[in-house]
Amino acid sequence: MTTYQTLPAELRPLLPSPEDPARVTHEVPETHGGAEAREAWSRAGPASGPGRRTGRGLGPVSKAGRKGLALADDYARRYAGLVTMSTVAAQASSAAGGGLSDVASSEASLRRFLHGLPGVDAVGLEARAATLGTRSIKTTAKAYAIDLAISMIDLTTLEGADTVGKVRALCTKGRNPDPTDPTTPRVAAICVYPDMVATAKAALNGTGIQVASVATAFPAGRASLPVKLADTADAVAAGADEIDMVIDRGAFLSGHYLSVFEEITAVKEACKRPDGTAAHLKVIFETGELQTYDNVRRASWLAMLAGADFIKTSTGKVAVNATPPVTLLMLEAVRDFKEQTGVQVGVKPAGGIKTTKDAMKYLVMVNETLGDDWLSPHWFRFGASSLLNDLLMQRQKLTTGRYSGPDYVTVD
Ligand SMILES: O=C[C@H](O)COP(=O)(O)O
Repeated sequence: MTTYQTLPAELRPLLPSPEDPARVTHEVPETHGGAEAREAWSRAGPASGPGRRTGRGLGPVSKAGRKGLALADDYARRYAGLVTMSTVAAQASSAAGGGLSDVASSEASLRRFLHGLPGVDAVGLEARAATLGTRSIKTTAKAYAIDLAISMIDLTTLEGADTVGKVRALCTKGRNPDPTDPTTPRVAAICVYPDMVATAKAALNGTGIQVASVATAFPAGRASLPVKLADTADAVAAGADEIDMVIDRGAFLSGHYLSVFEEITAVKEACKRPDGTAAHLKVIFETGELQTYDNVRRASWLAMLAGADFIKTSTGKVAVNATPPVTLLMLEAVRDFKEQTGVQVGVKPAGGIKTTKDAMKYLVMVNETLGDDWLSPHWFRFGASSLLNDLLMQRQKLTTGRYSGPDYVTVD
């Protein structure tokens, strides 16, 4: 396994430093389900590749799920041949003229690398995502998964009508999601526009909850680079712990990959603080605008090579936001990138994730594709404005045996 010490010098900036205090956020408290629930999750064992689905682990597999598993096993075997990057990425980088550290040395070599990645088998990808979505999670595993999901939320408000009062109320909710039950975990982060960062930072002081801010002319990203960098620096100066940038989809779709690469590295630079630490960088692809799965795979590798700490699907502002197949593809990309470089990158599906059922599907995908290494708010987040409410209602149902009335959760 590649370590920081053995990683080529050019790639070291990509590796999250173990001492980085921003990496150390809060863990999921073992209050809801406790060790037994954690054990139920870990029985699934580490993911060992796209073909591994034994029906053990997260809970009983439904009848429909068992039928789907047989079909998906077949797809998965075919798909595994396409997505195992250990050799393929090496071939793509060698075709591009060198190791991974050289692929961005010119527009031509970056293009050769990205177009050398294997094409995505859309049928296989969608079948596998659908099959994983049939898993049924019960009892203690469900209680644990609900708390895990709450702890992974970037609780978001990104409206033109946002006010200081609304952001403060959201922060109060994020730090104490269920005032009737102090065992409820906190969310991972509050996500706001740059002008609300100072408000959120003050409201979250001492909680360990991160302040994430969208920047780079979110959501369209249609501004000059100096404006995007100023937007980023402004949010960082106001105290943002995390920056969610958008890529220039126009440049990407025109094949100007080096320009997108250089914009990401410039924004990463703008995330640095005077004391030498840096805000963590999430790179949003707006996958609903990228047109093909192949483009999502290329954008994933491009962003990771440029230094993304997280790759994120969507802004939540276009017609198609996070979907299970796209997220699965990105999970596979971070898995393969780690295999190639030793560098672990996080994943954040965002937009349109509203129900506990949805969240469970995503967690099953993470568990099956990446295993325990990514099952924490350090490495997986949900970008969502209303998911928390449904998780809280399901949590109370598990605790008390009945659903609470509509007054139980706040309307955000
Ligand atoms: O990044 C987060 C999204 O903007 C939230 O989208 P949502 O309101 O559909 O949950």
